[in-house]
Amino acid sequence: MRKPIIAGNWKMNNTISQSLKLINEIKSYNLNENVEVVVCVSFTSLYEVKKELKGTNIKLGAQNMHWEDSGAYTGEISPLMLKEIGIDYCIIGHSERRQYFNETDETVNKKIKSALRHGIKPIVCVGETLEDREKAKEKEIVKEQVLKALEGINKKEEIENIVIAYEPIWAIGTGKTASSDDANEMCGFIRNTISKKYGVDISKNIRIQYGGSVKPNNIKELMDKEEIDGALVGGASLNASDFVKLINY
Ligand SMILES: O=C[C@H](O)COP(=O)(O)O
Repeated sequence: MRKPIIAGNWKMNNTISQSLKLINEIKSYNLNENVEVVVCVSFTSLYEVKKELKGTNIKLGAQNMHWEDSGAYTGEISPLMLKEIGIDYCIIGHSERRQYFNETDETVNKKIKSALRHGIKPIVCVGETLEDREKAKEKEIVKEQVLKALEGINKKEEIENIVIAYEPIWAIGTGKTASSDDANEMCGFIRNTISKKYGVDISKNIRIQYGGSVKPNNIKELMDKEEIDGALVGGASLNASDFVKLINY
């Protein structure tokens, strides 16, 4: 039985004081205990938000990390730095990082391996562009991203700590959501790809989220789908009442 996971990706929003305000608002609600809740906040807010999460079941995530433990990588954040703060998750390979910061399948793979080595659970983002979909290439693209992301990762206990987020790029921040059937079909296709590589048992345990304009009015339809185990949420995670509606869908 896969526990649903709803993760808020705050992206480059919220100063420390704004982050504290938002997390305290979220904490003031009763949250569905059957859902794993994660907030992926900016690097500068991680430490303070972690303190606020003490005594709650809400997990903390970063939005990116470097793969090396330390070194001459000016401006980068290492897994050791994140681990010491006590993060549980790290988003890896978000399309905005692939698009604006030259993230490649190769660096995504290095980051996932590094995260797993440090006991950080990666939320690995994959998804096609509108052009890919118009050319009916979405499955080919997503399959390649998934297989390259997982290259060289073979331990069952490691693979099962990975969460995959299917985020069609054309649905991010646009108000356009993939239909729940299309999202379900792609999540099923990803599970099938994992099944072919690692076997049915592992594929049944790995959690696959959908992301892209998830809102209170479409969450239930998405979560009711068999292959969709949660959501990676941008915009709607910046408003406590909306985010809680997603958790309590
Ligand atoms: O990481 C989250 C996704 O990019 C979705 O963002 P959105 O919910 O604002 O479309």
